[in-house]
Amino acid sequence: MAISREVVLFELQQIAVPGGGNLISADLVRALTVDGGTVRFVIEAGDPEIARNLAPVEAEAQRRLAALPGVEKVQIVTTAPAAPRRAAAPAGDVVARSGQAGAEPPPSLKIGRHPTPQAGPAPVSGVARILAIGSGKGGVGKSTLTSNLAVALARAGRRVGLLDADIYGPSQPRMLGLTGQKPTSDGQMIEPLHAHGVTVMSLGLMMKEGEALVWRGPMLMGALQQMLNQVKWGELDVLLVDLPPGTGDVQLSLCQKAQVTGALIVSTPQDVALIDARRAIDMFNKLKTPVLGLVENMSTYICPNCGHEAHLFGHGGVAAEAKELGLPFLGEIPLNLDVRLAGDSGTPIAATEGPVAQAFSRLADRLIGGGMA
Ligand SMILES: Nc1ncnc2c1ncn2[C@@H]1O[C@H](COP(=O)(O)OP(=O)(O)OP(=O)(O)O)[C@@H](O)[C@H]1O
Repeated sequence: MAISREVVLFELQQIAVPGGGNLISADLVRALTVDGGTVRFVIEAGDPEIARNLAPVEAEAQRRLAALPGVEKVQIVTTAPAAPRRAAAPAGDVVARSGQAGAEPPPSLKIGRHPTPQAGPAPVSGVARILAIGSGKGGVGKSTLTSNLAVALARAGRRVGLLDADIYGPSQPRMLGLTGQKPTSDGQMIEPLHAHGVTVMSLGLMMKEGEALVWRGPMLMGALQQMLNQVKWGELDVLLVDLPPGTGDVQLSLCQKAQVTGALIVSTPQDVALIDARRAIDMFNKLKTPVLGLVENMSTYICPNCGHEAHLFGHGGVAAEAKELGLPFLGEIPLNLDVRLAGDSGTPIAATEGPVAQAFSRLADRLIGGGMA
């Protein structure tokens, strides 16, 4: 028998917290979801020291909930802003074009807020599929792959959106030639940007510099929710979400708030990157988000001068790993200087002609053929 939310709340009310009261009366629990036998929530502390003091509370909640009949898994994250919480929530600027208010007050367009309560992962209006692009390790080319795949899918005739949720290093505006452009708003909804046939929104475009560093679980969750539901995505066949590297709050928030069709994992063939990729796969499994397949980036290197083929980071490691894990291997993208130069110039190489553009086009066809995009 599945556990009910009420039983979980009752149990959390039995857990005393330092300073008096219990987890619920002290208003420390955020984003509680009860999904079958899985209970997930965030304990939000006012600052890192309080968070440290809450460690025994988290452990007790874990123990008590795990002991309840019907509970199979308990996932608790304790978070705190890096600096003491400020009086006003951090907010990014949206350029309001008209800003007129109707009878209903407009939704807040300040990005970064506490999440709106939601029963479970929800679809995004008009969006047929959401694909999360993840990696265990930074710098393996996840953002490069996302922008190029988006362009390749658009060239193949799909209606594609790209949400840059890599808040710690948002690079999509640069890679897609949108640097300096600001999304606009009609006072109700945010108008996304467009580049190379792709509808684009970046959390980075909405934040003041350095803001991401003080955001933790609930604020990120709220911001991501806004990016999904307060942006005019229009009708899309697929929305690609460029995640930060690793296994953190953004991944957790996305999979809890949105009905994610599945995740693609990007890795280089190196052992060390693969170990991290395994962690990312494990996280998506825990979040019940299907891993649709693995992509090898920075695969073969062909010397532009002599044509010699070299394997700087090894070769075939990701295909072998996919086989071992029983996951599809979706394709490989060569290491090629032009990929970086194209990304730096704002025109992804997938928007051009040549062997690398063809590699992205093959990857796009594979996803479309498999019903993933
Ligand atoms: N196939 C490739 N060939 C050559 N350069 C590449 C390739 N893929 C990515 N790069 C370059 O590697 C660097 C890192 O790529 P990128 O920013 O896409 O990685 P990432 O995994 O998104 O990193 P992070 O998550 O840390 O931001 C960039 O300079 C990019 O241009």
